[in-house]
Amino acid sequence: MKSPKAAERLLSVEAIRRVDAAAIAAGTPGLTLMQAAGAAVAGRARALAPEGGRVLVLCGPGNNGGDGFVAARLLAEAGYRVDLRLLGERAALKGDAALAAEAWTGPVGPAEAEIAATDLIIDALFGAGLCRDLEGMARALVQAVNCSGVPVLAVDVPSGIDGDSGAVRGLAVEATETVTFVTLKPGHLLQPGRTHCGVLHVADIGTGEAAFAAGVAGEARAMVRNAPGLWALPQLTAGSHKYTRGHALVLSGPAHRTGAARLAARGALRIGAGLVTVASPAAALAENAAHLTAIMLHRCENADDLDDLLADERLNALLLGPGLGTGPATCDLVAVAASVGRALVLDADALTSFRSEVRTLARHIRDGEARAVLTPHEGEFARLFSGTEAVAEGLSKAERTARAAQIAGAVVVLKGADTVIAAPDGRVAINDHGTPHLGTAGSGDVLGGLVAGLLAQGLAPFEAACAAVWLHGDAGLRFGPGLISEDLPELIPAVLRDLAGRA
Ligand SMILES: NC(=O)C1=CN([C@@H]2O[C@H](COP(=O)(O)OP(=O)(O)OC[C@H]3O[C@@H](n4cnc5c(N)ncnc54)[C@H](O)[C@@H]3O)[C@@H](O)[C@H]2O)[C@@H](O)CC1
Ligand SMILES: [K+]
Repeated sequence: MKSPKAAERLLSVEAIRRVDAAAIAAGTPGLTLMQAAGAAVAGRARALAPEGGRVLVLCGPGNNGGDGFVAARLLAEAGYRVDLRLLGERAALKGDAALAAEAWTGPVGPAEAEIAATDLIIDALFGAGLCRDLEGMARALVQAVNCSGVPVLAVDVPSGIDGDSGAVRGLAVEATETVTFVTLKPGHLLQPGRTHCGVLHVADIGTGEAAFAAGVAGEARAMVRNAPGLWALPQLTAGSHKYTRGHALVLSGPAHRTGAARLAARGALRIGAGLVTVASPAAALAENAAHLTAIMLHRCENADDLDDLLADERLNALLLGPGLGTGPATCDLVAVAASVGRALVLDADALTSFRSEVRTLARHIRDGEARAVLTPHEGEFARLFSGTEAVAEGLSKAERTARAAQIAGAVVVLKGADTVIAAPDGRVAINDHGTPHLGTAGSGDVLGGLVAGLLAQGLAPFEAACAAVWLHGDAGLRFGPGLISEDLPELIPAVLRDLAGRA
């Protein structure tokens, strides 16, 4: 894995505080950081509001409000008509925020005043210091902002969004754009935070590399934003041939439950596996054969048949789950698949069959030294990890996935609008490269096939999972409305071509 650039590394609210504190300790005054933060906000405001236009700046009682005072001053100096309102008493402002307020020479209006016609609202109410749900005046103000129909530029995070979890604390600003500082926080990418942020911008406020390192030190998880820089796709050489590109095996369900396996198999083939085999009970072979050409077929009735099939060591990546049905027979298939030390993707029924029995599944994975990737959606996740600390109340999605990966001893891909990929060693990637159009029957089956296809080509489980999620998201983004899962494998060549062009 390439080491992620600073902009791709996500830091918790606490870690960003350490960055700021380290920069200040190293000699950069807090007010200088605040000036840089306010200048970045003013810069974006000038891009959003017409020159000389009207800007309403809503300042809160802490340093987020301080950034707002700086932005207000810079915009006024640049000829904008600025209306500044403060939530709380001016006399109660402290530290850098008080200094920033002193430098503002214009009037300070009360927060409760009605929002009049304006070109842009700057939301500088609450940032990293949000510590409880919005109530009373703060809540009413956010409600008024959201009902105003005016574009909103949020400072650091939209007020009301928890920077670590992306959760809404009571009510939150729905921003058009958000300018944050140093690097993104998990709450910028996790839902519903991601949607509330609008377009994201990260501004360097001069904290420097040493302070960044101080922030990184002490983080329990190495969190990153999922992006092509995190993984490298398999490269062909002149000597590559189908046997060097891996052989993925997808287990199919019985007759009339075979479509999911075929979608997965097409995904595995399109992403570049040299060979793909679909194995199914005899009664389903004709159904599969009617729809598949380049993909090979094999009979597999039960765990013994699978064991025989896996004597062929060229089958190096296995996908089990879609359409298989839940119950002991599926558990037996998973036990055999996990016992042969291959790469393994478990999805859908393969996960639900281990409902509340994730420790048993983890033992299979550990004893068989399987390099496993589990791809649950929220429902499958809740069933599989029921009774464990991965489903404890109040955890962020990133934390739940990280804990699940440790429990399972496998990479866990917790799917959704903000898919989180976590490895047992503490690495976590959050994906925001996707579209709601991917929420369609069979979409997850294709994703499982993409993971299996990349594993077959030798990618490590975490990288294969991150790459598959991003490529799947990219395919969905380029198709948009009307997408059905059959389209996804067909879009992969264009996704790969464009990605190669970007490198
Ligand atoms: N030196 C630094 O640490 C820097 C901080 N910066 C800014 O400072 C912000 C963090 O500042 P603070 O730690 O002062 O925190 P905030 O300004 O986010 O908010 C803290 C204040 O809001 C109140 N508050 C919290 N939740 C509330 C709720 N639900 N209802 C009503 N009041 C509530 C708190 O009691 C406190 O007075 C960052 O988000 C960023 O915008 C930037 O200026 C860059 C430098
Ligand atoms: K804010």
